[in-house]
Amino acid sequence: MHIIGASGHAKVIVDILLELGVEISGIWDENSRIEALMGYPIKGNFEAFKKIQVENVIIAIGNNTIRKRISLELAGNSSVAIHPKAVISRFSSVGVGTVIMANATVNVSALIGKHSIINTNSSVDHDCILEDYVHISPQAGLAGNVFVGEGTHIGIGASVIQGVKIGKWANVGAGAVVIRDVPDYAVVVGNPGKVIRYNTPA
Ligand SMILES: CC(=O)SCCNC(=O)CCNC(=O)[C@H](O)C(C)(C)COP(=O)(O)OP(=O)(O)OC[C@H]1O[C@@H](n2cnc3c(N)ncnc32)[C@H](O)[C@@H]1OP(=O)(O)O
Repeated sequence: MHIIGASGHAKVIVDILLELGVEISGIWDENSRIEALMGYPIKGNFEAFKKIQVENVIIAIGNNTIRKRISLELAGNSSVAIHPKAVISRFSSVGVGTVIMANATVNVSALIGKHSIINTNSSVDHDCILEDYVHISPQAGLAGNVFVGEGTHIGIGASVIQGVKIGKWANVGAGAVVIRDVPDYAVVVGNPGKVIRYNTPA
């Protein structure tokens, strides 16, 4: 497996892959000052990566916008990485390129899009729909039937009650409690969650 990105997030993904017994074939990063990650030498930047033929790759970049951009430029097959201690319902679906960390739960009939991050100890309950490039941070909880639009980041420890629709490229702040729908690009914090500003569309 090849990994794009050599950040802390990439370390978590290397750890998952090693738990799964997957061989790490190469790690690639734009920052030429990073020489190695967890003992694996960095093989080059993204342009160098695009010149080689690879079967399987995971984009290990936490920033949702950058992860999307790189995924659209990739020719190889993007793989899924799911920690063996995550609980994933057989009646759910997980899109290509998505990573799911330890102790996360994805419950029945949940649909997770492509290139998303379901982080440590987070919970995505029944019938949730998550579009592509979403990040559900550690300890965040989505109740049943929540919709999360493309590129949205749900912050660490946030809670979203059942049936809420969160728009695209929004941010739900750490520890927020979301009880009403959230518009596209909104940044929501607090309990109850309130919009404090809007992100600029990319
Ligand atoms: C494994 C991992 O590490 S995964 C990564 C997990 N990381 C996260 O979950 C980070 C989530 N990010 C946040 O909570 C951020 O604070 C954001 C995105 C909500 C806002 O970030 P910014 O736009 O930079 O806001 P900024 O720091 O300027 O704060 C703006 C105001 O909102 C308040 N605020 C910011 N975040 C929060 C929050 N989570 N809850 C309550 N209030 C908040 C600030 O106190 C500030 O208030 P003030 O204007 O009265 O002083």
